Amino acid sequence: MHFVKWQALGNDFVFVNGFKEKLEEVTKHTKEICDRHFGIGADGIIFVLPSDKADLKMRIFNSDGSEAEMCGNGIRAFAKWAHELGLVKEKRISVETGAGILYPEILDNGMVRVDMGCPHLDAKEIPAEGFGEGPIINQTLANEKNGKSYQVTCVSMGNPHCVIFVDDAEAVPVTEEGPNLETDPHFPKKTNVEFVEQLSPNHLRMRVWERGAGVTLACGTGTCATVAAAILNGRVSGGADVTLDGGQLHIEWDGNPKDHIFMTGPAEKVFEGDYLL
Ligand SMILES: N[C@H](CCC[C@H](N)C(=O)O)C(=O)O
Repeated sequence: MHFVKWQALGNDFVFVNGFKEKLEEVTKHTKEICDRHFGIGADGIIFVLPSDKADLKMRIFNSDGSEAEMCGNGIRAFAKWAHELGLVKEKRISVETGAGILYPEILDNGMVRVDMGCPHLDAKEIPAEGFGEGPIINQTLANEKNGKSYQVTCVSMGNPHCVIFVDDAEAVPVTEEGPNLETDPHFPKKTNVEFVEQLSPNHLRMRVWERGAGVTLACGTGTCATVAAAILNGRVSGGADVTLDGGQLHIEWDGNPKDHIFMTGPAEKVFEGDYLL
């Protein structure tokens, strides 16, 4: 299988051209392909595929083999690779994803600005149970596994996010708290988990435990969910810069759930090769 390795703020993916490789053949081996010792090593696999609704279709599989609805870091690399392959000519393209049709645009400075669509806030859309109807903003979640309670704000960007504001992000034991919350029964489809410290009025620090991938250096959808949660909690207005382990993303949102969130950040190709299936 020919592949190209891309990374976006250290969130790294094996990209596969779905016009040339059989998706089912590849996804059977997702875990071993993503293994950082026995395989190529990545947070997941992303396929470029034909679409009858948009220029192209993106499908993303986490390193544990589970398929996710969307990947914010991945769609930035997706746009650059699709352009490089000559599959698209325009700098702004439409991509069919599990979060709907989204629009990444390659900027002159090599960054990519993505129209990420609207955040989804209703409990049913996360999906999240046990919080009642409507949005989940700064509500208490009692985690049965560790007996701890958290103040959570939940946002879906097509995929579920549980955002928790903390006084000191560096002090959070993410590898302990993350998996407990990822698999908490309040989230029937599990959830990504973001721990967020506010550094200044429009600057946040976020660390993430990703559903199906564990600790990653950055999460694009999680960063959008983080800023949406900060705005919904009156901590931020208009958008913010977010510092992740792997670098910085810029997010814009006016706080109206009917309006789209925009994310701007980098994506770089690392190497390409052939993997023996
Ligand atoms: N682990 C995520 C998918 C990858 C999202 C993340 N890498 C991003 O950049 O948005 C999930 O299962 O919802």
